[in-house]
Amino acid sequence: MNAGHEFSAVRAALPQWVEESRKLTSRGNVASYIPELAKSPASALGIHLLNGQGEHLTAGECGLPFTMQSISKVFTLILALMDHGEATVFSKVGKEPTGDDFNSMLKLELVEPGIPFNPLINAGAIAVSSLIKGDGPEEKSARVLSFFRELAANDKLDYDEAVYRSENETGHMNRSLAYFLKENEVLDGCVEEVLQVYFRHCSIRVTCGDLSRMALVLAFDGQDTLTGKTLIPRRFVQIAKTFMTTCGMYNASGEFAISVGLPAKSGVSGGILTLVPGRYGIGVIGPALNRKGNSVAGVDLLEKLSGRFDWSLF
Ligand SMILES: NC(=O)CC[C@H](N)C(=O)O
Repeated sequence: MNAGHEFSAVRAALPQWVEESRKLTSRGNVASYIPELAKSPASALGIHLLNGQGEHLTAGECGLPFTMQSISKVFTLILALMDHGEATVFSKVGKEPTGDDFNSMLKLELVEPGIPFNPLINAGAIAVSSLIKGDGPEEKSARVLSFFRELAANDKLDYDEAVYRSENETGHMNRSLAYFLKENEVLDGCVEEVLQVYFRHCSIRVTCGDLSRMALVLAFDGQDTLTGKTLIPRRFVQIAKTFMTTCGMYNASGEFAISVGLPAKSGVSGGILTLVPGRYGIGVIGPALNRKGNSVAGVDLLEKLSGRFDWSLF
């Protein structure tokens, strides 16, 4: 199918598929371990798909704002790589999937040296947050926010203060991971300051449109095709997409690779950022999560799209 035909076919199919997938939201639950996230609308489902010419398709509640949560980890990894290069980053964090829950401590104690398995689990992303350059947590967070604004081409991106506070007050598991990393000399500096940077980037508020624009940069190897600017070196996009494929959907990444076959990253807010290389950036929101912590309806919708239009990379 040529690109124009496919775009029209996606346009024609999307509204009905969103309504079909939405039915699955009753089988999931919104995250409540960050109390503020429990207020998310459980039956929402929205999608925004953007191509390299800037044409977009939307369906469902695509304008719903939500926090990036774990999706942000892809881009803080990229910023840390741009700040320090591969050798330094991969001295603090590994390259392998865990098969465990995203906030698990288990493997930190089982391996030598006790560095986190990969940058997309919480322990790994906290280690990455400690690598962001800047004079103190405010400056580091400001650098992250301005990088995200540039990628999303949206100067208005900002924090959801209520979600930030909610996670900061209740993030005991992340605190224990961070202190463990400090003990293992993976984290430099003050643990509370590193956590501030981590909780801040998780709380950046976006819509599906913002995610699709950020994903489009990855789909085109670091180029913003709409401005002609190179925003990320190709090598770092390659690293990010590899982690998204092997670890991006937590311990359901293998299943997702089989059923959808695209690099993707999900967050506990119910967002999913994914891309079809050289073609589309895609943002999805569906706050009701399955048992592995991924948007139950969002995954179903992506399965429909990838299956019908043969998007799997494999
Ligand atoms: N899976 C997620 O989206 C986790 C991010 C969340 N901020 C946490 O640390 O628990």
